[in-house]
Amino acid sequence: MASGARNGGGGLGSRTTAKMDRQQGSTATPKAPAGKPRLSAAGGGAYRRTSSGPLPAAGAGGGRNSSESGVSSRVRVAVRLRPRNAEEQAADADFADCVELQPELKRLKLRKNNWESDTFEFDEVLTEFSSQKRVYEVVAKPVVESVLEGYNGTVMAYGQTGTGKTFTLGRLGDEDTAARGIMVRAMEDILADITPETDTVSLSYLQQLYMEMIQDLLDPVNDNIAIVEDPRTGDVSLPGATVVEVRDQKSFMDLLRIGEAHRVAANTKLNTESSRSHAILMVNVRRAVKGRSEMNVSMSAENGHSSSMMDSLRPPIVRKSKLVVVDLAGSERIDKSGSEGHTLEEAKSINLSLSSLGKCINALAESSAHVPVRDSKLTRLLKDSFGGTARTSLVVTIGPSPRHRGETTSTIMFGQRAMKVQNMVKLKEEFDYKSLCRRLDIELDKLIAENERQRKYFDDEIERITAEAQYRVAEAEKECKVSLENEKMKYHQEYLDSIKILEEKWKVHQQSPKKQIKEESTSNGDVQDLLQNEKMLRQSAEDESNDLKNQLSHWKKMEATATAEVVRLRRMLDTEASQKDKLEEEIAVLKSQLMQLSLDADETRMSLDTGDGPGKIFPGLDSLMSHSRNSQPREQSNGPKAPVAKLFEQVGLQKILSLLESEEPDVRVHAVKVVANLAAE
Ligand SMILES: Nc1ncnc2c1ncn2[C@@H]1O[C@H](COP(=O)(O)OP(=O)(O)OP(=O)(O)O)[C@@H](O)[C@H]1O
Repeated sequence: MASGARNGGGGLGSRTTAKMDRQQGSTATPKAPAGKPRLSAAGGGAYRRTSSGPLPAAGAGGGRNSSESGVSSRVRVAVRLRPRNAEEQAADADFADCVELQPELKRLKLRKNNWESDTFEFDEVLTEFSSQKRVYEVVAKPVVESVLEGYNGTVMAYGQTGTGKTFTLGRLGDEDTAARGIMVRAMEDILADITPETDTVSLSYLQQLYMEMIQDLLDPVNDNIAIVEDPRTGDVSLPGATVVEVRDQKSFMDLLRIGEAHRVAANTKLNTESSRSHAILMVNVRRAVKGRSEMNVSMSAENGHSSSMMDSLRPPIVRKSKLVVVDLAGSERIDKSGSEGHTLEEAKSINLSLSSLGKCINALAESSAHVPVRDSKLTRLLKDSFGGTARTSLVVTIGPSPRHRGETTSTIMFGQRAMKVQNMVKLKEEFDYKSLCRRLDIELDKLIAENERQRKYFDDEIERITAEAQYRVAEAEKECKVSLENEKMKYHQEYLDSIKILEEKWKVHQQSPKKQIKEESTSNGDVQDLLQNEKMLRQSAEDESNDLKNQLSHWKKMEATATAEVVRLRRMLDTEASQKDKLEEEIAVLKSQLMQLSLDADETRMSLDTGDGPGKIFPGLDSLMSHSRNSQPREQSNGPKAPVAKLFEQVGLQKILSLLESEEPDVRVHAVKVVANLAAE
């Protein structure tokens, strides 16, 4: 609640909001969703839409609107008359109603007596025959449509107890859908209009109880919820209240039922049938703005970034709006309601918040400099609804009985004053950094997954290439080995063949002089040629032979080296074997010594048991012990025992024997050494 149009409609004080407050174009034409005709109340301008045309481009500075002001929108007030109830029909049978309605003129006549009456004009006059549907359409529907467009909205019922506030707002219409109240119908319209994939609707349901306590109707244990005011934006919130996301009408109806049950329970506890509390339903609507907003365009242009880069970093835009439906407690005077004791205190407390609401509305209606918003929690909660940025619709409910003329008059006057309050409705858009963050998180996850997938692919590829290379190297080695072997065989065979040829040639050569003498007579020239030929053959045979001899000597050298290595290794093996034999012999000797020692020890123990003393029974040990004593002359006879004796006592013979038989050669050698040392001691 704020000081109306004078302070720009931004509620109390100026608003330095980071939100994207948008001024409605004053010349804009009303916008209605395709296929959904928007309602405009007939005559008098009641509920005439003033806004929601295309939005002007955002000003510089990160999308903040340069204008903080909104469009002036007066609080709309309808009056609704309840039909006579059974009691009134009996008691007031002889009297006329205290009011006369002229709905077509939107006028109400309040009879002073049979001759005189005062006439009041309202934005809408709803007779006792008005249907719930009509009441919703003239009182709440324009506000709901406004909320769906991104403006805050308030629908409130004010009136004396029993005049039909809850009937108007909160009827569930379980038995008869025609009886559904404003809350149910508003939620039906909201859920029908939103896009479930991008938009969310959530609600809180509260009541303000005795002593200014705010109770959560969805979790009644939580009965002292604090009101928090954003110092920057002036926005009021109830962070302690349960907020439930609503996806369908059924879940909403269930929540309303729960809330109603808790409200009735609280009122019953206060020993009253009427509502002693103000019930407040808060519906938060969060809608994604589709298409490319001018805010983003200006942002990318200012920063000079390419549009593709900006696209991925561009935060989506959301419109956040709130519909507040308030079912006020009965406004009757304390003296008339007959309250006493505890109920009186409670009534005073409730009246305090109602009277402070009245004072605020008076101040706003009279454009007073001070609006006492902080006087009660109710007025703090409704700060935005009167003189703030919300589109507000008030229905004042009255009864026909002349016996309640006073209350009816004060209700009518309250409505008249409220009609003078001007709000400055403003559209609120925000960059949806949360959803950008979520989007970037998803993007990041995708990139990480892709990166991991690629890394795994590369690792697998490297592994595959390595295995393939290893296989190829092994194959090449194998092939090389085979071809080397073949070459060797071939050369060896060639060597053998050459030797053979040479031998044959040699034989031929040995026989050739006799042949030559025989043939000398036939041709001297042939002989010369043959000789020359023979010489060349011999030379080449000699060369080949030398070559093969070299090869042979090379192979022999290699064979000799290998043989020498084998001999050396054999020698080492022999040395190792002889050392092993020696050690085994030593072990055998030591084993037998140990056996002897253990026998001696047993005997000594037996003799000690029989009192013969170690010297008699176990001379071996005795000698060892005496040897031990001799080697350590400084040790006293009653000092520490000799190591051998200690060994028997501490380690035990079986353990030493098991160590000597260990499979580990090192353990065996150590055991032997230890025993040998001990034996030496
Ligand atoms: N327009 C109407 N048509 C028929 N019955 C009505 C109408 N308005 C109220 N009633 C009936 O009058 C009774 C009182 O109504 P309701 O409880 O809504 O009053 P209220 O103003 O909310 O009272 P309170 O302040 O005590 O909560 C109910 O039985 C309700 O059904």
